[in-house]
Amino acid sequence: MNTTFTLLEQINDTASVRALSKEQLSQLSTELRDFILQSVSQTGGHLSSNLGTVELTVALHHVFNTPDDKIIWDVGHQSYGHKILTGRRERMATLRQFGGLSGFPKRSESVYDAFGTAHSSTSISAALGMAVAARHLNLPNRQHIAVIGDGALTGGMAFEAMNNAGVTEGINLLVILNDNDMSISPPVGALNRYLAKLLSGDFVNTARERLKKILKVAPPMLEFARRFEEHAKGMVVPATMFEEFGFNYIGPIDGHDLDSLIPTLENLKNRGGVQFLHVVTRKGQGYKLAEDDPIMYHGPSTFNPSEGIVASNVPKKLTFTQVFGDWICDMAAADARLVAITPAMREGSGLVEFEAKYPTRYFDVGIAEQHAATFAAGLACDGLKPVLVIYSTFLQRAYDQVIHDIALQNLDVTFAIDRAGLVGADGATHAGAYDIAYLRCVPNVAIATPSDELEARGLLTAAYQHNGAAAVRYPRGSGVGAEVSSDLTPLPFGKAHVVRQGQKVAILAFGPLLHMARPAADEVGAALVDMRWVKPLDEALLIELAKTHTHFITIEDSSVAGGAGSAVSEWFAAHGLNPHLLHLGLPDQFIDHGDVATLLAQHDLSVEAVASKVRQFVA
Ligand SMILES: Cc1ncc(C[n+]2csc(CCOP(=O)(O)OP(=O)(O)O)c2C)c(N)n1
Ligand SMILES: CC(=O)[C@@H](O)[C@H](O)COP(=O)(O)O
Ligand SMILES: [Mg+2]
Repeated sequence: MNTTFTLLEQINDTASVRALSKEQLSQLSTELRDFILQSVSQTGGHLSSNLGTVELTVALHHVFNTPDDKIIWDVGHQSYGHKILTGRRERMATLRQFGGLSGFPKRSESVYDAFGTAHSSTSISAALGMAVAARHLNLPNRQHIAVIGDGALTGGMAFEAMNNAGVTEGINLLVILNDNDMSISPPVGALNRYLAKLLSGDFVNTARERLKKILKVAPPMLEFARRFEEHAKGMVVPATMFEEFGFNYIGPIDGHDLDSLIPTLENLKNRGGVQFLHVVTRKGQGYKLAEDDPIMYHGPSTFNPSEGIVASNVPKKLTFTQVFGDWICDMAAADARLVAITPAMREGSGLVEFEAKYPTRYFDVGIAEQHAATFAAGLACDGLKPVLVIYSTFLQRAYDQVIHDIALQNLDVTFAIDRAGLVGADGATHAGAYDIAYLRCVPNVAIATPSDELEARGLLTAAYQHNGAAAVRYPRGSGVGAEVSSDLTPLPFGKAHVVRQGQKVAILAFGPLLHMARPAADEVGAALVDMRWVKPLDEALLIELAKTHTHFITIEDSSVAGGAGSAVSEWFAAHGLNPHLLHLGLPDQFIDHGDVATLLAQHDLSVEAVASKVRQFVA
């Protein structure tokens, strides 16, 4: 691996990229790729997608007049090269760390980041909005480029945007499909099959055969035929689907070949209108290990590039995700009605083993959270027991489906909500801060918040056995390391667990922050309750506690506004009770990336800070 970056170090803005010769652009690409590998190996981050978009990034900044022209990176996990070329090279060592660069485009970070992203499939909508704004503001030369992956293109929003864009006139919109035939895991669905067909060459041949047949009966189409043949020779495939949507489809072209990319982009830049460029890349390009295993290198933590990722021999605590993964396999063995759904997050959600064991009961529906929820509803209508396995942040996408399709019809769907609470390096876009608030106001939805791994298993069983919608939310990574048994005994539905009796003061903990509150409870002699359920609350226990306790403190790893503490507060008010209340949890602000413990401490969620808050409260 190269460790000198002679040319890259001279690039401080994109005007310098635009000034480079063909040879220099090629050198720049090599240096950029090496820099990304070196840098990500030291910080962790999204590696394979960034290695795959090096040439595309260089070509875009060479051809387009950024930052005036707008590049919108879908998901944005492939934007490291863009960050490096736009004045942030020296800060790459801080990537995804507390106070450092974000792992995604962020408008407040750079004028080159035209739109903040991290959740998938938003780029075409945002770019279309900007393109229409440019028309409105009479900026006819401004270009708007959405770069979207084949995975992100499976998201419904991308199609909603194309549907709108295809009939919008007088705009400059270029959609670039970065097709690497991968999502995080292998891509799924009919769209993937269609793209593969476009690339296989069969499409050109089939289209040519079809055309010959048409020509036999329709001679006036000769002119079209001539054009088609020309296009076919130049690898310009008449891609019915994108053209039917009103785009001018160009491609597929090799996304690692600057000699193809640059003239094509220059040509498209001068054309205006609504253009669709299909670019083929390889995820992990240029780093053999990532090319061979793009899943492993999708988002690695730090590693040595010459060795690659090595499995650690040090026994680690089970993560909540692993506990879930084991539970779902065991529950599936016990109940043939169980089916599992993931919106494109097999690995992160702990479903690899489930898929291997129960392939016909496993559904990866693509990056399609809304569909995933309604699909679950449909399965439940016929007596199957779907478990929708989903990150808290991505369930936000399916809110109406949860309400209208699942809860309103009182359907039996279990939500296994992973990445609840702060997630760390991915930051504000991925924080699972709101699920309690947005779910607890929906009738018919039960919500459980395990405080440790063993409890997660018991609550998953309870939620699954509950005949209705029930969610279990658990955080990224591991908890206290509670030993997990293999049985499938449910914890009692809607019942809390008193960890410690106390006097006058009661701490009601929802989720893993229970353990953070324990020293404070010991210190002031407070009762400590592992509430386990946000909904239903253990009302019998609250009634008992209210008889002898005057001060209540709630603690949760989710938004205080509308959260579990609010539920307790509402319950007291509804019962004419008025104890002293203190709510601890996430504040009413977005919390950026960083190490979770540091971020929590910053918001008074550390053992010391909680103890201090409790002391002040009861004084
Ligand atoms: C709404 C939403 N769901 C899921 C994800 C998680 N996610 C991030 S990247 C990714 C795969 C994207 O595939 P693609 O767009 O093809 O990009 P590639 O990783 O291949 O570069 C997924 C599922 C997300 N960011 N947003
Ligand atoms: C970009 C994206 O959405 C995913 O790649 C995400 O970063 C994965 O997060 P986990 O590492 O928590 O699975
Ligand atoms: Mg892809």
